[in-house]
Amino acid sequence: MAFYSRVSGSVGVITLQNPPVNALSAAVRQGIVDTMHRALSEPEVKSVVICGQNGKFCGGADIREFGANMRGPPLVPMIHLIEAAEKPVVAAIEGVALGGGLELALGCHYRIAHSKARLGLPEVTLGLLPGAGGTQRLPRLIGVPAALELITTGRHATAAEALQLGIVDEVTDHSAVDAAVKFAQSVAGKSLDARRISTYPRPRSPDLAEIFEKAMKEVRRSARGAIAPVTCVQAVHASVTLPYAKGMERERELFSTLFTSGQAHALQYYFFAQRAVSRWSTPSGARWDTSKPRPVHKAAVIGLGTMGRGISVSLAQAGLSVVAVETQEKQLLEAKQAVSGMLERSAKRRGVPLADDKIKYNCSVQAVADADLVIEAVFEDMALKKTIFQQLSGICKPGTLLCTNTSGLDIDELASQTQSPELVVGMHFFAPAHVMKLLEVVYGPRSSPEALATAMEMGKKMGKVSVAVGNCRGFVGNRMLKPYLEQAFFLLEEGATPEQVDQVLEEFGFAMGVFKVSDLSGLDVGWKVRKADGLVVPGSTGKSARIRGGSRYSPLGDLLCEQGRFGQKTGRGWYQYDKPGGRVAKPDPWLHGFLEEYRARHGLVARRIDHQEMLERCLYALINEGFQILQDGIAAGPEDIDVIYVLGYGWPRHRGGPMFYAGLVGLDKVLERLEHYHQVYPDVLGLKPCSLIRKLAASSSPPIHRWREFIQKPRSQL
Ligand SMILES: CCCCCCCC(=O)CC(=O)SCCNC(=O)CCNC(=O)[C@H](O)C(C)(C)COP(=O)(O)OP(=O)(O)OC[C@H]1O[C@@H](n2cnc3c(N)ncnc32)[C@H](O)[C@@H]1OP(=O)(O)O
Ligand SMILES: NC(=O)C1=CN([C@@H]2O[C@H](COP(=O)(O)OP(=O)(O)OC[C@H]3O[C@@H](n4cnc5c(N)ncnc54)[C@H](O)[C@@H]3O)[C@@H](O)[C@H]2O)C=CC1
Repeated sequence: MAFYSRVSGSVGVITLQNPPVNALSAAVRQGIVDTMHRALSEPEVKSVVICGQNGKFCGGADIREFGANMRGPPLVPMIHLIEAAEKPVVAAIEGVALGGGLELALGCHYRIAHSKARLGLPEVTLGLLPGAGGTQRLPRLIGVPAALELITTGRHATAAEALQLGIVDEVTDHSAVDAAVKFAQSVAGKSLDARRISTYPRPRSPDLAEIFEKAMKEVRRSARGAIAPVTCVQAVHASVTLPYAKGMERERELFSTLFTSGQAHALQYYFFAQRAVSRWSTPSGARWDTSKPRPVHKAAVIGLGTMGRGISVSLAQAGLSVVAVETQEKQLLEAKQAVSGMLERSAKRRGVPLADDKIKYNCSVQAVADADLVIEAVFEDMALKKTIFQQLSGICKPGTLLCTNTSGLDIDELASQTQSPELVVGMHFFAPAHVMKLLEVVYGPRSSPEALATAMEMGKKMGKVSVAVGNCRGFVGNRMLKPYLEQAFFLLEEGATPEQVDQVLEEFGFAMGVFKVSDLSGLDVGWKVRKADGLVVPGSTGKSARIRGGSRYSPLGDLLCEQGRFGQKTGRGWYQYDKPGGRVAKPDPWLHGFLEEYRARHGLVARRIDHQEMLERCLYALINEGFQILQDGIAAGPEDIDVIYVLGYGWPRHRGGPMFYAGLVGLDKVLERLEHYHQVYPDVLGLKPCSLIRKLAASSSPPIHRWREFIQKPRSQL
């Protein structure tokens, strides 16, 4: 809806009303058209202000309408109606002017923004382009380079930047609506000839060809296969080669191609998925809206290695007092320096005050006694973690939440070391912890809803996307990684090289292939876990070397570790690097020879494995585990898994996440391929299709939002 009022006798004020962000739904568009006609027809009205209810101008087109038949007046003619008006129209921008919201403002003759407002054309992040004139008006208003940058990244600009770029005419610290009304009165009756952006000449400059070439190169490099950024460049290009009306036709054409693409569907699904995960629920019925988080003012971190340092930074930046504990004096000093540096760089980058004084360092675990929440981040060693949880249980004040950053150990086993197991949850951060947006919050069978709610809330305070997951080996992310990695190893045994497997995965859109990631995070990490699980049998030969518990096993990773090849940190892993700590991966002839020798030793005959097989085996094994996780009730829905994979594991966002991707490929097709590979490799358990995918495929593959109906309620977890 849009609400019409008259202010000071001569200013017609149109207020968009569609909470929470005044998105341009059919009703809002209709409301704008109706109220514009009214304002134009009232002789007393000399100028018009358009604003949004509740301090938000407009969050853009209503994304929820995209899947349905579009009704109501279209956006483009609506904006033309505003621009063509003979009375000045002023946009009063408070909160946000995004996407169609900014395009609406660009159709107005003047724009006044509040100093805290954010403006942008984020359509590219939804797999689209600004399809209501944004690609034609913005370059005419602010020039090609700035327009290209905003449109291809989708980033939000501050009001100050928008003023500097010339997107807005005035910025105010007070009410933008009041300022706009005043402004509208001052421009009433003035000529609007120079205010209609669509009539501005095409942007011209001798270096335009070069600018577009550079922009195209840059988007192709960073898009990882996403089509929208490339199409955005093409649409902006039309603004310099075509007159406005023709440019609009081109924009429409390009928009239509994107609108129906799988990538746009994936990105829009992901937009809502990332918001849906905050409305968590558990199999026993605990829910986000009935569980109250506890207040947390003081937090503590135990163990200041790679993870503890980043976690301390995140907590301090969220405004908490932090006690950081490391028992080794030397480690403590090193950590202190490293954390100060991280805080300094981060404060500079984000333009926020330095939070250094928030952290107090200590050598003794006793220092955490009055913390409201403790996060343990010591080595991944169950015995050590158990001892620490026993200590914490004795030291901490009653009611303190005890959390662990374990990558996959049993939360319940840790909880059982304490007097209050209901206060124990996992807070699984991702490295680097102060940068990565994902937090898996792991509830054990005895964690209380309140403890879970508190950890979820803490994640949000730290700027993370928190996803609640159940307790099992590896939780969601690392559990799914196991069969994926396993397939990658098997492919090497059968004839592939790390470069080939990585290339296939990178072409799919992963930021890095599986072997490059393994080199980056350190091969020794998985090796230690496998050793603790009794899977590593040094010197084993013959058939038994490649079988564990009746299932196929590849010792390749273990063999590399035995040679001291831990990846980047040692300068050698699946690739070679120019020095320990080097970052540029180069193929390693030694590794190729080692693989040949390994195959010969085990009687494996190398074959040429095609692209499709490599991709299917890696991805479908991972997806199959995802279905098993849903079936086990470890993740509440496919959205949770998809958000974890996009934010934590570099899954390309424009493919929605592994579960969405499975739906896009077709569940029957994924099932058929899993069946095929399982037939070929009956000793690989990860390829045996799980019953949930069978059930869904047998029920005509329902859309992803209906999958939950097919999941049997597992036993109570909380
Ligand atoms: C043939 C058709 C031709 C059409 C041509 C049109 C071409 C276009 O130009 C197309 C567009 O405009 S596409 C839309 C562009 N706008 C955006 O991407 C902004 C999306 N929203 C945001 O960034 C944040 O919500 C925002 C920054 C606004 C607010 O952030 P917050 O953190 O305060 O709040 P959230 O939790 O993100 O959001 C609150 C609730 O609002 C829902 N929502 C947000 N933006 C929406 C939007 N544009 N449409 C529909 N729903 C939207 C959001 O989902 C959330 O609701 P729940 O999911 O229920 O929690
Ligand atoms: N490194 C990674 O990428 C990720 C690691 N994790 C998990 O986070 C935890 C920590 O891992 P990292 O930071 O990589 O290990 P790290 O080896 O870098 O650091 C562990 C730190 O704990 C300290 N420490 C050991 N015993 C202690 C005690 N009793 N009291 C106080 N400090 C003690 C050590 O001196 C060391 O500084 C592990 O459980 C790991 O599985 C989770 C996500 C990602």
